[in-house]
Amino acid sequence: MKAIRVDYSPGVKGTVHIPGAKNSSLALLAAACLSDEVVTLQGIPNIGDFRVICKMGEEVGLKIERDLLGDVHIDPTGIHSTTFDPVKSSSFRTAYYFVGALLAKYGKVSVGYPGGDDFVSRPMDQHIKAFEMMGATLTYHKNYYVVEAKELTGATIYFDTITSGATMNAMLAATRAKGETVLYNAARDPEVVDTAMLLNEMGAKVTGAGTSTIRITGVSHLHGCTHRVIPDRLIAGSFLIAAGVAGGSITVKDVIPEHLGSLISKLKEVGLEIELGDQEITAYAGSKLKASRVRTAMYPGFATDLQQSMTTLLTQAHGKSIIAEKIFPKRFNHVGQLRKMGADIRVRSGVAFVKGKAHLQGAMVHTSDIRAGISLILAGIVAEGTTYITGVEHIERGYEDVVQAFQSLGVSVSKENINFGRNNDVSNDVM
Ligand SMILES: CC(=O)N[C@H]1[C@@H](OP(=O)(O)OP(=O)(O)OC[C@H]2O[C@@H](n3ccc(=O)[nH]c3=O)[C@H](O)[C@@H]2O)O[C@H](CO)[C@@H](O)[C@@H]1O
Ligand SMILES: C=C(OP(=O)(O)O)C(=O)O
Repeated sequence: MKAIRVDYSPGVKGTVHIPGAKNSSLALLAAACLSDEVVTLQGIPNIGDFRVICKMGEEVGLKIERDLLGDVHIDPTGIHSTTFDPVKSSSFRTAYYFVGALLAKYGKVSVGYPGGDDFVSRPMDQHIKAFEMMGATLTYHKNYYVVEAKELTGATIYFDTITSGATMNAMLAATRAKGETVLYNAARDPEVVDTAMLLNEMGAKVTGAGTSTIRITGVSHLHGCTHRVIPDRLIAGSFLIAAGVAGGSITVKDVIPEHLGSLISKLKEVGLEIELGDQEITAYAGSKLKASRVRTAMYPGFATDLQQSMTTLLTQAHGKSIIAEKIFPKRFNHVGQLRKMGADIRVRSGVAFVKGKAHLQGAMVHTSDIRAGISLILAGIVAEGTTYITGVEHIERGYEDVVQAFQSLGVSVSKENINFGRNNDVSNDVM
């Protein structure tokens, strides 16, 4: 079984170059299919989700090729089918963006139900509402659903809740729909803005992205372009938090500091020193971490995707911290594992109560999602002894080479094949 091994190695120092954002890339790859010509995307990370999209695309005539410079060329002109393999399309979250992107052009898309990280409840009712308001009908089968529309027409859509996924999906569907679409209560995430920018570079007419009202006037033709994906604010954020957990300093380079405003302010409250550059941020650990209150919210609030690493940080703060998870109230997969390592955390009704400072001890732990996995690596750095984290494939959905990145900061970390003995003792081979 694949595992990440982390040995006690506090005191990190170094620089990490931040790759393109996973959550933007997944939308941009689908958005490129709206074009009638080849689109080039720069900075797309070589993560698990990208590799699945390439395989899924290949089966329907969508050509996705990475050149020697790392640029990804998407050629949608050969698409001969819009029936995606349900197994592949269910192995990650955002296959539904291919519905938004292909519906107006092809009139029918069949795809597996959304997979991705499991937080118990991740509804897609707002996606469905948007498609239906634009004139689509949906039919549900055991392992896949089909969305059909003879003609997609613009609509005025009030989202019942702020959702980045449904905002982007509705934007994609509206781009080639007939007439004007207005999205109210839209998400303001940088990934929404990035997607709107690509669409406009392809010839779409989208205004207001980054605010809560987005207007899209449908067009009938879109052309090729070259676009660079924004940096991954969530990867950058977890490395800044790592400096606080492990002690020392970490610089994240090639970032957009404004995208990390709420985290930066929280890290300062907790006692870290933060230095801002033009496209870089350095976090220095303070002498003592202070307990804090965190409440996750949609952008520009504190990101739910940084809650897990923040939980690890707060196990190392002195006093009682409170973390309220407002976006996915059951997103606490990491807590049971941190408790195994000695953390004192109780969860009640979407709120984690963290008592610090905990003396963490290495353990055999498991991650079932990307961000929980990172929070466990951080815990492993300051835990006495050795920590093994299984469920590596979940981390690899969102990180290109997490082991190398932490090694470059001086962390003792490696990827190993581990085998359990009869008495649960572990033997291992470095991979
Ligand atoms: C691939 C991707 O970009 N994933 C991110 C995206 O997920 P995802 O796009 O799935 O998350 P959303 O922004 O849609 O979810 C925000 C909130 O809206 C709710 N909701 C969402 C859709 C819907 O149809 N109905 C509904 O009620 C959700 O339950 C949640 O409470 O944003 C999340 C919130 O920032 C992040 O944690 C994920 O990393
Ligand atoms: C939840 C996440 O991913 P996904 O939405 O792709 O499951 C994430 O990136 O933290």
